[in-house]
Amino acid sequence: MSGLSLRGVSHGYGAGSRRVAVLHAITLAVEPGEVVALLGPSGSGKTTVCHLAAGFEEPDAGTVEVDGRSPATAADWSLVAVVPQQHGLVEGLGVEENVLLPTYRSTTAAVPFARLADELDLGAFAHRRVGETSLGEQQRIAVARGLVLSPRVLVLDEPTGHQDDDRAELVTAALVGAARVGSAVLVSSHDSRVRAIADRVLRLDEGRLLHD
Ligand SMILES: Nc1ncnc2c1ncn2[C@@H]1O[C@H](COP(=O)(O)OP(=O)(O)OP(=O)(O)O)[C@@H](O)[C@H]1O
Repeated sequence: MSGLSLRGVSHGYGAGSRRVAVLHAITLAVEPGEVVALLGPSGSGKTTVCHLAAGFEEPDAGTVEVDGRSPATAADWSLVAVVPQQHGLVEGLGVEENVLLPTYRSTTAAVPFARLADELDLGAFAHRRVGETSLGEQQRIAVARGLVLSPRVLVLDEPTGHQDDDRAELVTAALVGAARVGSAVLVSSHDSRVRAIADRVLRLDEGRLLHD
């Protein structure tokens, strides 16, 4: 199927007999064109879901697919792009270089940097190195990098955590815009501003999806 699909996914951390299960048989799908918010208390497993969807880790059980392929083997940010909670930027490189990193190994057409800078209010610091920007600015740089290849699946982990209301609105508008051009968007968040723009809300509690 198109978009993101997790079927019967269980996962844990730790080796051997010390392994602790943190996700229990999660099944969810995010279709192209929709924004799905993943809510849940701290420690409920949201980041773990994001990492599995991104292909950073393989599940202990079950399957994870992006457009019918394993994200772990695809390693292609036009297929699945990620905005990690810790941003994962290269501090010594410039803002534009960071945003364009996924394009260097891709033949997919890139969204022009100037457009992303405008949409996410990066202009005032676009000439600096990332190490010379604030946390909120870095978060928006990471969102721009996630959007640059118009990915089939976009996974974001708490992407408004460091934003004021006006900038959070820019970020949420960018997510809606990505969905409008066909991305399947999964966004982990505690933020009511994200919940407000989501087409659907999923709730995670102690590694299990709650059903309304
Ligand atoms: N690398 C790891 N090794 C061991 N345990 C981990 C590891 N990463 C996460 N955990 C544990 O797995 C559980 C789920 O963590 P996860 O980061 O997915 O939760 P979360 O819902 O994203 O939390 P938060 O909202 O605080 O970011 C937590 O109990 C956490 O302590």
